[in-house]
Amino acid sequence: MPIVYLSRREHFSAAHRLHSPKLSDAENLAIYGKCNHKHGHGHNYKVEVVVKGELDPTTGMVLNITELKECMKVAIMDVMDHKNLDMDIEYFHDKPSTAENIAVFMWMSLAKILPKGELHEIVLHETDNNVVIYRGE
Ligand SMILES: Nc1nc2c(c(=O)[nH]1)N=C([C@H](O)[C@H](O)COP(=O)(O)OP(=O)(O)OP(=O)(O)O)CN2
Ligand SMILES: [Zn+2]
Repeated sequence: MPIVYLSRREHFSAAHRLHSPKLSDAENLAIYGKCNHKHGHGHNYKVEVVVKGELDPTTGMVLNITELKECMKVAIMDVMDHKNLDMDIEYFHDKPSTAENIAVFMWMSLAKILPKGELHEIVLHETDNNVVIYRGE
């Protein structure tokens, strides 16, 4: 059967502050600069999830996009949209909410609930200019 890549995009808004508990306040400021400001800041994130799988000859689908949408709702939207990533998500209590760490968190959350196909790639746009790609490696 042909192997096809299926992708869906979602947008969400969230607040965060870049801060590592492993570093001193001075080191945090030196590394993260304005992104370490105590009041934090927000982003309108865009996330693209790519699933790889065999094309089912009967359904003509790798995975029903409706199911992918529901998985992204449960693993990403319900957890992150209009949230403070550092305070509201336990995963970020001990690590900085960089786009890299957010993409890894999304991967772990999605991989647990995807019904079909295999997670291939997560592309997270933190801003129009700042983009992270994670392939589970
Ligand atoms: N490796 C990383 N570096 C930085 C991250 C990150 O997640 N990973 N994040 C930030 C800040 O949170 C934020 O994204 C920086 O925003 P800013 O510099 O304002 O980004 P813009 O694209 O809006 O800025 P332009 O100057 O207009 O490109 C910092 N570093
Ligand atoms: Zn930021």
